[in-house]
Amino acid sequence: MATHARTANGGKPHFSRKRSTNDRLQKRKREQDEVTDLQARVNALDLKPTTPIAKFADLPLSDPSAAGISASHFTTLTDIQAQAIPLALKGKDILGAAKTGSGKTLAFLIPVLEKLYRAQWTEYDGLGALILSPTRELALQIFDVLRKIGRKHAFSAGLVIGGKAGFSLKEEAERLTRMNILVCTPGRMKQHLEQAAGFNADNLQILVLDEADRIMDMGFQREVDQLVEHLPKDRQTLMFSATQSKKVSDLARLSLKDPEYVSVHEAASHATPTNLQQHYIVTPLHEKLDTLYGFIKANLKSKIIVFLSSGKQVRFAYESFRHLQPGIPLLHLHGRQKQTARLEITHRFTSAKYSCLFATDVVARGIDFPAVDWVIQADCPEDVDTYIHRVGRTARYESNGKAVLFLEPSEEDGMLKKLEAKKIPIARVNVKENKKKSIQNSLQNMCFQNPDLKYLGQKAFISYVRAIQYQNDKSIFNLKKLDLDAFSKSMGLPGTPQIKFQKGEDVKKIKNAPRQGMSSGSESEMDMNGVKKPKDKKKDQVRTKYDKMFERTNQDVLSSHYSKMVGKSGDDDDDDDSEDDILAVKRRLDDSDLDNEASKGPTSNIKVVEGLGGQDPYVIDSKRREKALKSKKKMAKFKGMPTKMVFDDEGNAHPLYEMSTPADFQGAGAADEQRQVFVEDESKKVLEADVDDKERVRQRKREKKAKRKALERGESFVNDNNGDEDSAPQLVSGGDDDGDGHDPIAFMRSLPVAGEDSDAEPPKKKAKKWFQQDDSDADVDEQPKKKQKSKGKVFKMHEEPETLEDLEALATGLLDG
Ligand SMILES: Nc1ncnc2c1ncn2[C@@H]1O[C@H](COP(=O)(O)OP(=O)(O)OP(=O)(O)O)[C@@H](O)[C@H]1O
Repeated sequence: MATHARTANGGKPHFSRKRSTNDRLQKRKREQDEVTDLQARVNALDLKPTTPIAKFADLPLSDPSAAGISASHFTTLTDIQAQAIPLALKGKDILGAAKTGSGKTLAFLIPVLEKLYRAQWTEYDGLGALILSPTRELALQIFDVLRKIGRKHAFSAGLVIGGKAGFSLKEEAERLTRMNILVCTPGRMKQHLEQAAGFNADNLQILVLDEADRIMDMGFQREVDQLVEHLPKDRQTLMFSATQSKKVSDLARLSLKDPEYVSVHEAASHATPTNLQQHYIVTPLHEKLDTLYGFIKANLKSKIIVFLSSGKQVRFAYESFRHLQPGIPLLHLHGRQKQTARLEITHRFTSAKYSCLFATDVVARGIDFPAVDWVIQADCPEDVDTYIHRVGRTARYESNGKAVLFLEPSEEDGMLKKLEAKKIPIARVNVKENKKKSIQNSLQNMCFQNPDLKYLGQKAFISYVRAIQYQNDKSIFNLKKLDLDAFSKSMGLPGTPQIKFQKGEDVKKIKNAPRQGMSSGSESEMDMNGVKKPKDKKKDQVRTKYDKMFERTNQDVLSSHYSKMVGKSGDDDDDDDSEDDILAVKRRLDDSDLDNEASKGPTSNIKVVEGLGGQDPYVIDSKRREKALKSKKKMAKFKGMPTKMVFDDEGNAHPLYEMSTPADFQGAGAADEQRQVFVEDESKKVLEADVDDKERVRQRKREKKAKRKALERGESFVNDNNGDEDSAPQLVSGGDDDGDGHDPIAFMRSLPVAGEDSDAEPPKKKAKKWFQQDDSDADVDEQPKKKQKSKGKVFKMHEEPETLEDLEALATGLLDG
């Protein structure tokens, strides 16, 4: 697990100087006096001043904090800082709500540092402050701000965000015991408090929840509740968000004492920053990608974030647009990427001048990317809060920004009403006709040539449909109103993926399920990473051949997508959408069912046909395999080699040649005599069979001759004299099915049989060529004339092909002629 634990002083060692005891006592006294004085100034703070405090220098702050803030070039307080910091310094619990980009981070970090400073916190006091963030990226960002403004303090601080590489839980825990301030995601922190002996939070002074509404929602409920159990009740608690609620249940869960509600929204006329221009475009679902591509092409010299509803949508848009090379660096970010990749991408987008980042809501909250020009919501957000957080990635602090929301016609009315109710000023714009660009054909080509992309598209389609189906707000989202076939086509998919919805599921439960369990792979879950997955029962079981078969993948970049299409991968890179519980592509259902059902034994729905002839059993796990049962050819391999049997008088089957016992053999006489008898018997049988064969051949010849004559006379000929239907053709003149004078089946049967005419008239001399051009002397042949046309030339077939060479010659003649 990648874990980062650093100290707020930049990891510099503290050099202990030799001082006299007197010096030390004097220093301690001085510090004590400073703290007493600081506390007095804090106590004297007027919480309802006539003019709010404007500058950091006017706040009762410790020297190290003041120095760190000044060195970070912060001088003037923002509204939320001016209102929240004095209250927090006085030890109040706070519920803080302020617009995105309004400086909430400092509003809680400064009180954290001051609280510990005034408590004269040392490394021996253990964990004094815990700051929770819903995402790793946000935790990292908070940690960086803490390092900046806390640089003059001597506290140790750590970042606990889990990840895949790096320290084990144990190594991490050892380091954490020495930390005074921790910034972390809830899941990983809970794990430490539960599993790491020696690490405790009994002395915790202050708890902070950034994006508190998100941390307190169903997705993190369990982790937060369990974590809070490990924390002392007499602590200070600060909760901040741009979309804060006063939910009493949340306050009770966190044991907040008479919290102060600090909201700068209530005074504002809008819930979003005033320097943000907000627009929406109505674009049918099947034109969404075209509109998006057109938009990106028209804004190449910009920094853009495109929000999509799932990791698969992000991957598909990113991969397909990358192939189209719009002319701007493309990046993508979602919760299923490895920690290092996520941080690298975040860093690249932060430092980019022009770039387009496709992202899920993993970066919707709190992330402070500098100088973002546009926020595009290509998929409608699930609610207005998400809208507010997404658009908040631009127009931060005092900078300007623009946001565009794509609305499907069916979503327009519902969403606009909701936005209006929350005081969001948004205006409609239309895409210029000349800017419209269809990429459907290109996508179709790409999906055709690249199956990985096609599978990704199918998964993206499914995750989109699923997202719409399980949206809570039915006044906005209505699956029935969407033209899914057109949407699938617009993605370049060869057909519309079929989706099965399971009835009777508790939609709300399903929707939140992935977030609740750390294992289920939701976007949010990935954000608070590092929590151990519940033990996978299947891993403890013996893996069957079929398990292994479905685990096999190729090594392509996107092979994981394919494996997800056909079965469960079960690995960490599983889908954030976790749609398995709810719906599945039909193909997938079959295969993954096999995976599950195979282990269930006799009650399983999977049918197994025991192999014959020692072959492996044939498992009927899909319609295709069931159909194959009807094919003799496909089943032939399960039958093994045939053995000829003979039946005795009692009707018992015996092999054709049976080994007699030594006693029987000896009793039958001398070996030479026995062989002699055997040879004579067999020769007699051969002679008898020969007479029969000859008679049959003669009979056939007679019939053939009669047939030929009948044909010459133009009569129909029906063989009715020996009942051996296979031995002679049944030709009925005029009964042609293929339009060239011959019933195809009869024609095939009339091919000469080798040796058949051995004692009949010698065959006519074969023509040297199978075909000749129409203008040469026509061969007279009693066979019905067959005309073959090829490339404008007419050929006459003199005789029917007998051998492979003949057939080849026929083919060559046709092609070359
Ligand atoms: N007092 C200040 N003076 C100047 N810049 C500030 C001040 N406070 C914060 N900022 C800057 O404003 C930007 C936004 O701050 P911050 O990330 O804390 O916003 P936020 O309210 O937490 O936003 P969000 O709701 O999106 O999380 C940051 O770049 C930060 O450096």
